[in-house]
Amino acid sequence: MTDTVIRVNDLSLRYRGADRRALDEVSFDVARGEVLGILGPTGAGKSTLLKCLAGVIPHYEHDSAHRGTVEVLGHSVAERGSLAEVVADVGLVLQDPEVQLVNTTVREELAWGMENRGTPVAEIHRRLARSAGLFGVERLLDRFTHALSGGEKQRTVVAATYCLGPQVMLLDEPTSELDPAGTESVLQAVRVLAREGVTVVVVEHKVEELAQYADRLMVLDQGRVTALGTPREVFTGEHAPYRPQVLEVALRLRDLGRWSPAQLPLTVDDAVAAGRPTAGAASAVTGKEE
Ligand SMILES: Nc1ncnc2c1ncn2[C@@H]1O[C@H](COP(=O)(O)OP(=O)(O)OP(=O)(O)O)[C@@H](O)[C@H]1O
Repeated sequence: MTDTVIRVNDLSLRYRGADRRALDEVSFDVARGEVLGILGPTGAGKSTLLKCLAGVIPHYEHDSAHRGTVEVLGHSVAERGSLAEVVADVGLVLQDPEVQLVNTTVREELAWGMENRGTPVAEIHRRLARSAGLFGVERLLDRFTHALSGGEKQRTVVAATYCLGPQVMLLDEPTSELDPAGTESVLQAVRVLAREGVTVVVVEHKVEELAQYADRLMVLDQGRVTALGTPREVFTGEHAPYRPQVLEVALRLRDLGRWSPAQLPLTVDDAVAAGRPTAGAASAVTGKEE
């Protein structure tokens, strides 16, 4: 049995009336239990790609012409009978949590999908407690969803999606409203899911944080894949399209002889430590000429 859970082959898509393709000959695979991070500037096609993986396109949004194939768990997404068939295995968390919150309290929100599927009550309690703990919403369970902060709403939607036991989780900027600690805890939870065999595709703008938690990164630009590989490959390749700020600092330190690429993965602490011992580090960090 293949361990490839997502297989996208030569996928191109143009929205009706658009002057260019939102996705342009996109091909990649994702293995079971892998975390694939998707990066790219605004309008690059990241959300469109998640909608294709989740079956929203073409089952719900019909306003586009596309070619190529998207297979999830061995099934062509487009050829599935309905969106419901796709979402039995795939959980999609949209960019805007407001769209997905439909219940009065957080507890109801987490239980709702499971109740609709006829999950036994004991199992509902078990999954609800696990998911609430994993995504840090236990203390919010009896709060009204309309009164939550943006970050609390995001955690609630991710937790509710996980309650449904998806084999694939698609997360569209799940930490956009979260502070650094909240971002880290959600991405840590994503790693826990991956260890359990859940396949995760996560769109993020927080490049450095994502690099620490994703197995591979894919960079989209104007609908095309411009890089695909481990974070190290994507950040340090000869034509690396993405250079996190901290890496830029490190490369300046390398030029000054104070850091070696063997030290990757690199954290802010590494970069600071690499620059600490000798004079000139401060100017390297600030980018000012010595
Ligand atoms: N329903 C739609 N109809 C027409 N054009 C669309 C539609 N949805 C997206 N687009 C266009 O397709 C392109 C890709 O959009 P998409 O939302 O996938 O980008 P993105 O990388 O997710 O951007 P962001 O980071 O801003 O969320 C953009 O040019 C966008 O304007």
